[in-house]
Amino acid sequence: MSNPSLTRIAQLAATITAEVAKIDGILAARGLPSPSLDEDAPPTLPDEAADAQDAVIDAAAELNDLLREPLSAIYEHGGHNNNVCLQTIARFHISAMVPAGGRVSYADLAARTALPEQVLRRLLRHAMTMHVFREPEPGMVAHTRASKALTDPAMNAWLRIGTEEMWPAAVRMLDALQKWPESSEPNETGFSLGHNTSESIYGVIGGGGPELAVRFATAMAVYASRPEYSPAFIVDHYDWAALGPETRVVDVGGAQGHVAMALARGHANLASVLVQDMAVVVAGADAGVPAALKSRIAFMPHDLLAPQTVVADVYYFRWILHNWSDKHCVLILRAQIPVLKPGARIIIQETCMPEPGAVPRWKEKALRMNDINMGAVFNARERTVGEWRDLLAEADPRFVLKAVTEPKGSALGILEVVWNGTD
Ligand SMILES: C[S@@+](CC[C@H](N)C(=O)[O-])C[C@H]1O[C@@H](n2cnc3c(N)ncnc32)[C@H](O)[C@@H]1O
Repeated sequence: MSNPSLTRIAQLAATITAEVAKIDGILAARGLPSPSLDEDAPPTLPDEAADAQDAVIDAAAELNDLLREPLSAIYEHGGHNNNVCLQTIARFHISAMVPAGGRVSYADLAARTALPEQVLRRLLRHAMTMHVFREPEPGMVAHTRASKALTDPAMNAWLRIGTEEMWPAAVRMLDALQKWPESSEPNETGFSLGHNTSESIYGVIGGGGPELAVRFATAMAVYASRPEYSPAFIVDHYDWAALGPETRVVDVGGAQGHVAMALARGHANLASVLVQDMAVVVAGADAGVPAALKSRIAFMPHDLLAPQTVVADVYYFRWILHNWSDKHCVLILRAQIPVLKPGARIIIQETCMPEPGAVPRWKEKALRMNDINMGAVFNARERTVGEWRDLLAEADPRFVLKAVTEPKGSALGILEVVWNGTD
């Protein structure tokens, strides 16, 4: 409870002091280190600290805005050149060039990237203002926690998709909206203009060869590795056991099976989890399935807009429909109908957009960033529970939204839809 006799900035400072003390207490009780930017620091706080973390981040962000001139705050929030540095780091995989626990000179990095040393130095020094790399002595580059994370090729692929594929789409989103007002098409987007193509992003990935497809699938797996997108939420917060023995699941748009594997590992009653995705994505995905799961995980090239051909008990759509406009979501849902048995489940795991101010502001901002990203790249959007309900009703009134679960800590809600049709 904030003290009304204090000024707003003093209230915020008091919140920060009190909530930081809670975080320190939780960490001390568990024998965990205090957060640090050091390259070997653990990246996340325990779940128990989540409420205090929310309070501190929101208070610190408001304090930052209050203590800045409005134009300087807007300029920083715009941050349009932050991505140049991040793109450079990702394209050349500069993190992998910096030794763990060591340092490397700007001159060395310039030689290995073939970029002019003075330009590279400026780009990396700008990244350092975001705590990506540090300069422990003049002319030398060393890791921070963030740059070290990017040494993982998967993390670098994630940053590369963000800066090479998504960023140009954002830059041209408004132009696309003016060129194609009201369009529902995935190839009339900021992405199409930004990449000078008449294809959708998936058309580009499908035709772009295995390197781009794998990079995209890898980036998706990295998203899933962030705590709030953990596959554990669908493993633990949906009652799979209630579906009975020998349950067959189709993971529609399941990429290279990272969630399917977690499901099969977590629930022995799932007799099979069939991963459907674009041919270029599922090609060779078998190789990533551990021997113990091989008999229960399979992959199949399938266009999710084409009629479903596999009879199953559950059709699981994780993070698929937010990539499509309402028009296409309706087509995708209707494409499942030919094989649906009465009582079959459609499980949709997607963001349920909050009303403004309903969740901590930094989390709301992350969700709204995703929403705009969906608009720029796909002409799609994130939806509230009411919008999900309307979408299902538009696709077919026999899709009955039975339950919505929003596990604490998860960025994605779980919508259980039951097919109320007859044989
Ligand atoms: C945002 S990713 C989600 C992947 C995975 N379900 C997850 O939660 O991490 C969307 C997936 O849809 C797949 N996809 C896009 N268009 C498709 C199509 N026409 N047919 C089949 N899969 C498609 C992509 O290849 C990608 O794997």
